Amino acid sequence: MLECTGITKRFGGIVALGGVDFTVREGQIVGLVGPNGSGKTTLLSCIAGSLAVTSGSVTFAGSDITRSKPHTRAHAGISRTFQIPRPLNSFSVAENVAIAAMFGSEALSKPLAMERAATVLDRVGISKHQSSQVSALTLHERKFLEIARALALDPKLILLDEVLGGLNPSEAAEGMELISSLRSDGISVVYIEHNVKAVSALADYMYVLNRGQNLAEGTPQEVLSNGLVIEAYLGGGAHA
Ligand SMILES: Nc1ncnc2c1ncn2[C@@H]1O[C@H](COP(=O)(O)OP(=O)(O)OP(=O)(O)O)[C@@H](O)[C@H]1O
Repeated sequence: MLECTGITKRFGGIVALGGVDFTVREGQIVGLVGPNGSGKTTLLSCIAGSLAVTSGSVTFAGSDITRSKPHTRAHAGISRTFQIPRPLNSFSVAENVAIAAMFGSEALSKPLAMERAATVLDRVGISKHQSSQVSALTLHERKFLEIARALALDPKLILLDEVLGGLNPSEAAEGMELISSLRSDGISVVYIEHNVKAVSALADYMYVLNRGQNLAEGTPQEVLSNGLVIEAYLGGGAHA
């Protein structure tokens, strides 16, 4: 479904990504982990199109999208969340989701977009807040609103950037169940998360980045038992 080959991204003298390869197959949850600053969000942005790659290629559903604008990629079926949710505070929760639906591939009219919003908010479990202002939401609800906005685009591939960060264990468990249900609905998922345990519990396949390079990939079991990963990501004391 998605194939990134030799992705390099430089910011001036900083090489955030130095030739990264990354593949997602249809219906997979792919975990993307790595230490702070290893390039995870940069890779997500190169896939979503909000950052242009310095070199390398991105292919989605058989088409080369390396130079496509973010909205073209969204229309093709790629949607994303942001690590720090930035909802539109002057609109209600439902309107925030409806606006995403109006700008998605189907370009829904406002009444249809509001219907889509109601369905999606129900799906993520925050429908009781549809008429609320965003400022009334807790962190947990804001994170789920972020997922709802991405789902409103009816994506084939959803890119989740630390959507469970800062949640308590029961909220995170609810989030994991939601992410797992996306796969059951045939949506492919790229899931960035600091909590390796959470990723490995959900992912079909995992990639580990370190300093902008591929460090390891494989099933969660393979990755978690990889000595390089233990050393670089979990720290040398992880054996103990
Ligand atoms: N817009 C930018 N301008 C300059 N440097 C940047 C920019 N965005 C990212 N970087 C640098 O690129 C590298 C990779 O950053 P990135 O945010 O992709 O890492 P990350 O793995 O997502 O980190 P974290 O887990 O902390 O979110 C870092 O050295 C970061 O400082």
